[in-house]
Amino acid sequence: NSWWSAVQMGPPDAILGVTEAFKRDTNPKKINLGVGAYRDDNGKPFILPSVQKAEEIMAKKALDKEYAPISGPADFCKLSIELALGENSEELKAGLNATVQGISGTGSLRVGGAFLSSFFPGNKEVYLPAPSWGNHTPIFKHSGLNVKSYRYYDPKTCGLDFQGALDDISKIPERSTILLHACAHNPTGVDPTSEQWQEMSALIKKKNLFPYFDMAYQGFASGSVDKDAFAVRLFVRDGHQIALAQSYAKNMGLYGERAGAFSLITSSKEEADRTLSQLKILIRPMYSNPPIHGARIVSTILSTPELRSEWLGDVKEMADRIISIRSKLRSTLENLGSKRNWQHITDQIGMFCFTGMNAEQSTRLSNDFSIYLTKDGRISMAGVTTKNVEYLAHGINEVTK
Ligand SMILES: Cc1[nH+]cc(COP(=O)(O)O)c(/C=N/[C@@H](CC(=O)O)C(=O)O)c1O
Repeated sequence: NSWWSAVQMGPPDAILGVTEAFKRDTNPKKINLGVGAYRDDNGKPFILPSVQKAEEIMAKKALDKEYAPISGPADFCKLSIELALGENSEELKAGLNATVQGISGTGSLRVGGAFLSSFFPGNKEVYLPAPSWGNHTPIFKHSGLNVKSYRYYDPKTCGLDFQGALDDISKIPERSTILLHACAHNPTGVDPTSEQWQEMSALIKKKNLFPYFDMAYQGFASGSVDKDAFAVRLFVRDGHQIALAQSYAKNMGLYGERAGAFSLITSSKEEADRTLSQLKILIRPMYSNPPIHGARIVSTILSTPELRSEWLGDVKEMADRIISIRSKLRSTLENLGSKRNWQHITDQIGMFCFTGMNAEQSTRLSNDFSIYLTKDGRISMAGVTTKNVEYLAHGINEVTK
């Protein structure tokens, strides 16, 4: 018999599997609110004009196809950590960062997980917010780390359970890793206020926890790359030696190009060099070196002043469309006479809205209305347009009556 006769059929991915179901549906009114990928008001994927221009510039150069360094192109790494920490960061001037290109956000998180598994001197457990992005748990478990959680979302208010978060964080064993979504929390869209971030920074310092930031939406949440980096910059300013995973999938629309970065902020240039050397030793047998095209687009945009400012406009345009369709969905539900409080639709920020609908209601939306979303009631606001918002509100109103 075959080598593989014992291999079981696995379940479809909770997020990417929604798109598969959507594609099979023949209803012309179908809506895909599953995967967190931006769509314009016509429901079409959006190639940012700044990205288009960068590729035109690149096409004119006789760029080779040589291997990138194991840690990725040096300019890409430098530009990425500068985008996160700001150009005038003291830590960057002192060379305290060890930065590598990762295979988008997922690959960056995974390289970081592998590094922690091998080198973290403390408790090899990562504490995730409850709930967190579905892929966080397998990323860290496959890295060889234990995964636990701290209270974060309050289903009663569809907002932050801040007291619960503080209580749980104060109980996390010292020298553990705490995973923080820098902005646009996935799946809830609920972010701490700047005051709450300051309280969390002080508590995490006091408890001697290691902050690991996942910043997959810088610029995409508020429309400002500086505003969205507030928590990351606050923690570094407060003296935390953070880990940081970045992604350009959403804020540059480079989903399939797989451009991201992983950084450690260390205590000295010499320590940055040592940790970078070990990151490269981990990467070499994993995938050897990262894909160059997306990284070149990022470097071209971030290092060409007029392209950089055009990009800042493009990312703000995406953020603004999401923000305005949030208020349109909320007002349409209210005008339909829905009895529910939908304030959280506009209070929440970023790609996703945690509607508060349960699995049964989410399933009914798919089965009865061909509206596809994950079973936890998360909807990707990018899938909502001025053309389908009425139909969506009708469906939500019907299943939540
Ligand atoms: C918080 C977070 N972190 C990292 C990623 C990784 O993205 P990458 O494409 O590897 O750079 C995603 C993607 N989230 C959306 C897509 C996905 O699930 O892969 C989503 O939640 O729909 C996140 O939402």
